[in-house]
Amino acid sequence: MISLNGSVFLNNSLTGASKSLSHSPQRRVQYPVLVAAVSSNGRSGERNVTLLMENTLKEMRDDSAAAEVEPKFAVGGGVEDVYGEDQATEDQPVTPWTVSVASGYSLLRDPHHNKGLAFSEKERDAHFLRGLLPPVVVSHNLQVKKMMHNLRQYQVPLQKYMAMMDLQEMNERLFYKLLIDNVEELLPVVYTPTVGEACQKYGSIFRRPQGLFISLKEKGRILEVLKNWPQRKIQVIVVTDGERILGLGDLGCQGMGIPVGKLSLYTALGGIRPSACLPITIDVGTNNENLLNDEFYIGLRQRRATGQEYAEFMQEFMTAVKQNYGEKVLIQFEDFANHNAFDLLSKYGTSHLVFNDDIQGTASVVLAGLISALKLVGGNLAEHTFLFLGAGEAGTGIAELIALEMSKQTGAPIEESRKKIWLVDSKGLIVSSRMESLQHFKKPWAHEHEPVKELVDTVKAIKPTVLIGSSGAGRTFTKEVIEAMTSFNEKPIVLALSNPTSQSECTAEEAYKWSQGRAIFASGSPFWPVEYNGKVYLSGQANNAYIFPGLGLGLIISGAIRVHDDMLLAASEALAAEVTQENLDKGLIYPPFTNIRKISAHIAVKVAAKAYELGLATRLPQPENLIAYAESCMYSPNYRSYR
Ligand SMILES: NC(=O)C1=CN([C@@H]2O[C@H](COP(=O)(O)OP(=O)(O)OC[C@H]3O[C@@H](n4cnc5c(N)ncnc54)[C@H](OP(=O)(O)O)[C@@H]3O)[C@@H](O)[C@H]2O)C=CC1
Ligand SMILES: CC(=O)C(=O)O
Ligand SMILES: [Mg+2]
Repeated sequence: MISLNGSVFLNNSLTGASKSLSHSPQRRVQYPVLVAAVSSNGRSGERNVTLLMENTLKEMRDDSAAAEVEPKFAVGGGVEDVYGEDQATEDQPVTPWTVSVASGYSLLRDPHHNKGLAFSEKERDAHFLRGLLPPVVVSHNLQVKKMMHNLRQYQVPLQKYMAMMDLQEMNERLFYKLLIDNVEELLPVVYTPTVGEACQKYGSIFRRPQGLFISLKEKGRILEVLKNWPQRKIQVIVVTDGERILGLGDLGCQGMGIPVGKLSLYTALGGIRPSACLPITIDVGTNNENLLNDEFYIGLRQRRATGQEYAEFMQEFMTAVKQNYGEKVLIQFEDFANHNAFDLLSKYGTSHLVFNDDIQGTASVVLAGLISALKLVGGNLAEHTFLFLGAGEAGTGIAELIALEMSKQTGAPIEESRKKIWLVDSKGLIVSSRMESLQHFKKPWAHEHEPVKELVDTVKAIKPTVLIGSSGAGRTFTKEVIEAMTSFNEKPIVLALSNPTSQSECTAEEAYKWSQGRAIFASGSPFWPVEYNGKVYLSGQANNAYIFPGLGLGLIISGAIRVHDDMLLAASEALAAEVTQENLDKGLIYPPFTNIRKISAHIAVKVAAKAYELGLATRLPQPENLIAYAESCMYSPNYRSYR
């Protein structure tokens, strides 16, 4: 290869005008000039070019052999026809060379390197940008200010979302600087609640594909599909099959908004390099009739594959991921329906570095919130009684981690700790008389009690100190429910975890109003501060976004090969430790997101330390100063200077 003006030209025996291959001394077959340029950092283009070169060489050999029989073509490059396309006949295959040079026009359209108006005068000269930009040179900060100004003009959240996605596709570092510098304001745009609406309307708003779509059409070829992704060094994959998107149900292929959103938080909140993140949607069909009948739907138009067909497809996917990216790529399962989620986690938890965000990440964030909340209400976990509305991934995941922590604190067997925790599903309180018909993940929670159907009656019967909504069913914490909680608790702890906002079990305003300002409240999607009786109440966001970026960073920096429950507990403790007295005084059981990068680094340190302690870390020796190491590994969105 030779480098010229920032371009790299493949220069081997194939380059040079009308290079000929002479496999046979008798016959000579002329081939077009093959010159391919790739961007100077050798990113996506290089592998593709190499592959194309290999394929072309193979074709040449095949053609050459064919030419022994009958020379079909005699192609030579025309004037400046470096690819030999001018003279190619219709039945003659040509290679669709892509030329991408990290300079000039292409540089402006490469989101990883583009700086827009922030290119310096020197860079404009060195990279052939003169005339392609207006003359002004602006700072990164001014670009952020302008983008925020523009975003604030949009009244409709979905418009903000689309503007953010466009920016991500146009100038990645500006996107991340914007998100990091304005995290409280922009999190609800790129994440819940707006991402929910974006997924619902994904078919209509779809402009450019993000991430990898792996559908049943690719069965048997998943490894090949993974190789089409331009980046080789992937550290985190967030994968969904779109069957349980937030509390919005089956959105099929349109669930892609979720892995894309989660991974943008991995970068912005956890400092994982964007090029190391890969969003994937597995499309095995959808059972959503509206989507199946929607002419703009972008996924497979068939009902979901299930059973063996589904399992085999996932097996091929998991095997291909490990084969392509190695043992240490983190796979986060996201928004799978519970009939697959638990099985996938237990099946791959022992062979891959996997975790389920809805089961485990949510558990960790809620436990952290409870550790903080108990500082306000007093008592330890074992002295409290917990009631969940919703006994699926989030509900049973959280319940199990609480029980685990309770047992660690008291030394009691986990079966004993579980007895302090009650769950309600769509059929009512989970009790032992229902055991036979319960899904396996509910069985540990089937305690002795008479059946109770209504939530309000359950609250009155169980008298919980903590009420947690994880049902995906909005408006289920009614006035009567909150009033019942308030009748026997001085400070009822109420967590409405369901997303997006439309599915929240109650609003912050309702929680404070119906409890006469006594509730300690947090929710999965954010609520504005509430004024009640002349006092302003701030509620925290009980969302796994506090955990997965730091957890992922900790796993990566330690080179962990498996996720262990003790890492989730460590993450909870680390997050709870970030809640200040000042936060608690305001009723906040989570720290503000403004400090999230520092918080993620601290979570990462505790997770990494646990990985070393458990013998699951492979990055040896252990760095002496883990916090300094974690921080040094974190991606910064600052522009780089181009030589
Ligand atoms: N804040 C956060 O960080 C997170 C929030 N979530 C949210 O939690 C919600 C649930 O997610 P997940 O646990 O994965 O979903 P699942 O489908 O696994 O579980 C839902 C559970 O809620 C029960 N349920 C549904 N409707 C009602 C109702 N009207 N009354 C009583 N119970 C009901 C279901 O009952 P049955 O089993 O009988 O069908 C099931 O047990 C979603 O809205 C999701 O967005 C999830 C993860 C993280
Ligand atoms: C936050 C999240 O993961 C969910 O609602 O599914
Ligand atoms: Mg989720």
